[in-house]
Amino acid sequence: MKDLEPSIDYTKLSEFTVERALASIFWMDESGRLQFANETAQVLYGYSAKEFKALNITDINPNFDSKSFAELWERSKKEKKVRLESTHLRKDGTEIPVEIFVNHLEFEGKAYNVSFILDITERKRKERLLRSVSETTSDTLGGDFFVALVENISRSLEVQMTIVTECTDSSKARLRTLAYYKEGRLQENIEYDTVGTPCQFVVDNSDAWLIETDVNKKFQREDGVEGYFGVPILSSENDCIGHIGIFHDAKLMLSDEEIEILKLFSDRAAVEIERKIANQKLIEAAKEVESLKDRLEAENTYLQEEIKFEHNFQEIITQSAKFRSVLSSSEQVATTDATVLILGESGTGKELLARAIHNISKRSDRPLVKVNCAVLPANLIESELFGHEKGAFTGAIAKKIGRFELADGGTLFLDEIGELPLELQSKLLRALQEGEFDRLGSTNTIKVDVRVIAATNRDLQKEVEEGSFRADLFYRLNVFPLYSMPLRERKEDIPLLTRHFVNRFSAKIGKKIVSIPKRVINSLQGYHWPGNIRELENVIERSVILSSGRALELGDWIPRTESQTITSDFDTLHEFERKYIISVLQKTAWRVSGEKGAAKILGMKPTTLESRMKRLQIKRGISG
Ligand SMILES: Nc1ncnc2c1ncn2[C@@H]1O[C@H](COP(=O)(O)OP(=O)(O)OP(=O)(O)O)[C@@H](O)[C@H]1O
Repeated sequence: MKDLEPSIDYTKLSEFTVERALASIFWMDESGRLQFANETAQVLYGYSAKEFKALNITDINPNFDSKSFAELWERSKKEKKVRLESTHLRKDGTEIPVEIFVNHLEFEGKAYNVSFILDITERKRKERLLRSVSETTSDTLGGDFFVALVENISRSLEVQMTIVTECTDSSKARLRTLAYYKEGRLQENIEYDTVGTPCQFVVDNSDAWLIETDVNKKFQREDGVEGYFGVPILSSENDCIGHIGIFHDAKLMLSDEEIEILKLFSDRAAVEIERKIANQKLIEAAKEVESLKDRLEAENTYLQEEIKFEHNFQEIITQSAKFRSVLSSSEQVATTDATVLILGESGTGKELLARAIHNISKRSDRPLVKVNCAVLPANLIESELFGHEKGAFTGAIAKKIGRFELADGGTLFLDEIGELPLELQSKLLRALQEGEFDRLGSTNTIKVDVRVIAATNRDLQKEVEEGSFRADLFYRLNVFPLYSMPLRERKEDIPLLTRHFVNRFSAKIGKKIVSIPKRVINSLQGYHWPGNIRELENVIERSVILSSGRALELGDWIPRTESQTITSDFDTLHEFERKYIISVLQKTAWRVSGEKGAAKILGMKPTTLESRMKRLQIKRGISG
């Protein structure tokens, strides 16, 4: 070789090559004592040339003892060349994974083992990373996959923190961790805004980003972070749906191969996130089906109740100019979502009016749900209105959907609102104002879109003054008051209504009544009708039953004289109602229930009549 370039000092060149070779080079004798270590070794292990000379190979290779070194000596003597992988110790005690090529040589009559040692830290890390890819991706799914992912990346790259995230919405401004591993431990998941973090670039640009150093200088929020790597997670439509973020408190060096491996991880994470989203959608759909089923069942039972207990829905019959103007106001308000309060005495057709408003409103294809606040015992009204969860109170053996929820999209008719207990009035107010409420025994707020029509035969204004009705609820209900006039203020309707009821009842019981004599109409118009249209309806039903011919006969039921003391003034309403009930009870010899009972005449359930008698302090034998 010297012949090739005479000007070069080949002895020096060989020496230089040995000292600066890529590999660390050790010469050791049969006892394992280091005779020589090149400069590369001095840099890698941190010992000086002199310090090396005082060492035995077993000092830097803790896996070796004199016996195992003797075996290697023999083997290398025989085979001349041996390759092995091991872990060596630096002077500071840190470990270096190494690949060693051992050459057995004789020099100036003495035998040596010459080791060429390569630092394979990078290679080992990549191998670990690759192994973890296959382990993580082969047998974990869903949440376990994300956990295994962050744990494996952190361990194999020996980085401080790894997260895998998903975007909380399409704006991509906020990320939620699906798994979060920091300082050797899995952490609680968090949500954070991307602004001021390197993740923002990754998610916004759907691009990987490696920042080897100075992350904390570029991003003030990333205190203590030196190196960062982020890789986007892309959906099957190539939309960024999250990212994998690696944060390190020292310089972060990643080879191209490692970056490629991390991208593989992100592809797998995309599949998992999409699977998770699909699962959530399935669960939501199942819940929706469940709640629709509940609702249908509830609506069905409700409808059956309605069919059993409620009256027919007939047209409102009137020719009274005054009442027509009430109807035209009703038509105007029907098209809006405004709360309507219908005022008027019992039996004047308040419910009929409420139904008519609902029927011509844009909500008519959804149900009109009725709650009679006077019929239900106070302790049941709340659960009736708002529903309850299973076990909410003793006796709540199953979940119940409240009438408010049932009326979602439709109209809720709150009859006899004046009877609503004070403690429930505030809950009703919240439901009216916010459109939301909680089922009894649940903290989940339910939002509904319900139009409320309330009705009362009480003077609510007066009850507000007396403190038995909340003023705020009254003003909330009284947005659009309608006055359902008593029959005595529209006597011109009596002939029409009589004809209407005669037709209805004669068809029902199979009689042919073709005429209504003038004297019958006169006597009907001469009466003051304290029970209003319901009373007229009942009188006509009885008359149709009693009539033996083709003309309507009244029998002797209608009182000949009209009480002059009764007025429609709301201030005397209680008194008026009281007197009326007493007069009917006197007529039925104080019989409340049965065909001949007062309840039937008054068009009430016997229990309702009894509770009203109690409220009005009506006792047997009392006179009006
Ligand atoms: N204008 C009308 N035309 C035909 N029928 C009517 C009319 N007004 C009321 N009725 C009938 O009179 C009866 C009583 O009416 P409704 O129940 O609507 O009265 P209400 O004011 O709601 O009574 P309450 O206050 O006791 O609940 C019902 O059978 C109803 O169909």
